[in-house]
Amino acid sequence: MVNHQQFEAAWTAVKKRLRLELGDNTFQSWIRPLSLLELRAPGTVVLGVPTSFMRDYVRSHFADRLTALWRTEEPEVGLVDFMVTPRMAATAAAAATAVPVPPPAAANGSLPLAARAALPLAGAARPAAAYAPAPIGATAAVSAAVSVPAAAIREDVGVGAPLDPRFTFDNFVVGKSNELAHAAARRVAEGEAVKFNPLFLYGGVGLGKTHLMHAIAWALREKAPEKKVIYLSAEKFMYQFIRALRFKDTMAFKEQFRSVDILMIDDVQFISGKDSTQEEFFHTFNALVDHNRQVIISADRSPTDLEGIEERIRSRLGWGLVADIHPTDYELRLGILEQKIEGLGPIDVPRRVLEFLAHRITSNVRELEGALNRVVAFAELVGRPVTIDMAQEVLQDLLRANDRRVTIEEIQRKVADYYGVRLNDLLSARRARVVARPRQVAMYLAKQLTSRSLPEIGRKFGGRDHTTVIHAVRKIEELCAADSSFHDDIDSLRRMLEA
Ligand SMILES: Nc1ncnc2c1ncn2[C@@H]1O[C@H](COP(=O)(O)OP(=O)(O)OP(=O)(O)O)[C@@H](O)[C@H]1O
Repeated sequence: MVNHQQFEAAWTAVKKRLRLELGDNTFQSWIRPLSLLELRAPGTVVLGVPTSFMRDYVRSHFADRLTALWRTEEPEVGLVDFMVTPRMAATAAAAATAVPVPPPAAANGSLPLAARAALPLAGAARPAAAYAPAPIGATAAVSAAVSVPAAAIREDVGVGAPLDPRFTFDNFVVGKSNELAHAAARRVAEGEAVKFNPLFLYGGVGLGKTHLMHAIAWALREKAPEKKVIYLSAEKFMYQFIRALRFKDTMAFKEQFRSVDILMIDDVQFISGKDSTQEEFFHTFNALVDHNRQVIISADRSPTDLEGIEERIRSRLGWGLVADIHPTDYELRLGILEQKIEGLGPIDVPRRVLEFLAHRITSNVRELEGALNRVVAFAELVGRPVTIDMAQEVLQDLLRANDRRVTIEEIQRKVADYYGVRLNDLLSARRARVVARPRQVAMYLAKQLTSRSLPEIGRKFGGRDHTTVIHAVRKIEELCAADSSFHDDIDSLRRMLEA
């Protein structure tokens, strides 16, 4: 077990590495406000974050890297978790009030966190002073009427979430996989008549959905500053709705959303299963569309594949333009690396290293960008030139993870081989136990080893329903728990697939 001093020293080392990898702006905005809280058994480091928005952002963007770096320092660390700490929120809030924020058009680098937290999206033409956390519409009444700690109010101030100044159209590289989504986003950003409503952008993790939404917002601020634009995550929408319910202030909540010209909700899959939030979301959505206001939604899957969201909502979400962002191809990855390298200072990264990265880091753009940052940070830190060998050494974990991506088709083939059944039978409607059990195993492994959704997996198994996949997953879990030799079979299949 590490002692307190070691623990603090490890945290300092982790931060130092991250500062080099992420650059000063990103570090100041997202990592510096974190505080070390505790090492909880078994091996979980708990970090304090000032706001829940920040917790969500840091968790989705930096948690993997934080965990990996912690592990390098303290091998017993298996997980990094985050906890919102009100004391820090109060500090962040105080800072937010104090820091004047420059007009967004002038923002080239990242804004300090406190300033960003204070940046409401609506009304770009306001004077600078108005960028202090001024509540939109009736939110002021909410704040005055209820007695909650200042920090809690502050976090809610401004319905929208802050925008990342790096996420503009200028910084977005267009390729085959994202050209439709990009063209649609550009069209919406013209701010003229609403052509398709909603615009539904979907695609896998880290492929640029948030980037495009922020780019629309930045562009609109310049072209149509009179328009009221709100961007926020579905989680934040949910949080605000629940808060309004708790404080019996749903009228104000409705008002602030229904008076916008353009509403963007990111990662809408997160409202799945939350019935009352879904209902409110649906009403807000309908009210805006009926009044010809533009709604833009993003999700990690298509409207029809949104599990846990009511059918009427799913179908309504698909009424406008549904634009998917496909996984990147080699050319696009190379183009993105070339564009990102421009912002990384004077360090020389030979083209063949960029080509190597574009070939090998295929999972998503966020990882690709992270890989480039790591290589450059390492080169700067140890004063070595950037070479393919060095990139291989620095990115061992990432390269291994990218090599290990398993497809559903591979799983089906391997499972069919293992149990000696024909692939066609595995995908057929046959219910005989000799085929049905291997089919369930393959569905289970598909759920475990790929990022495919349940409906997608169902479709790959002869067009079955997602409930069949859920049933298969549960069945295999039960069998694994009850029968150790069955468990060993599944384990060896998993190892073969991951090898
Ligand atoms: N075409 C692109 N050109 C330049 N940068 C890109 C492109 N696509 C993605 N990125 C970058 O990749 C990173 C991840 O993108 P983003 O956060 O928009 O992904 P996302 O699809 O919203 O992911 P998530 O599902 O996790 O929310 C960002 O830094 C973004 O700038």
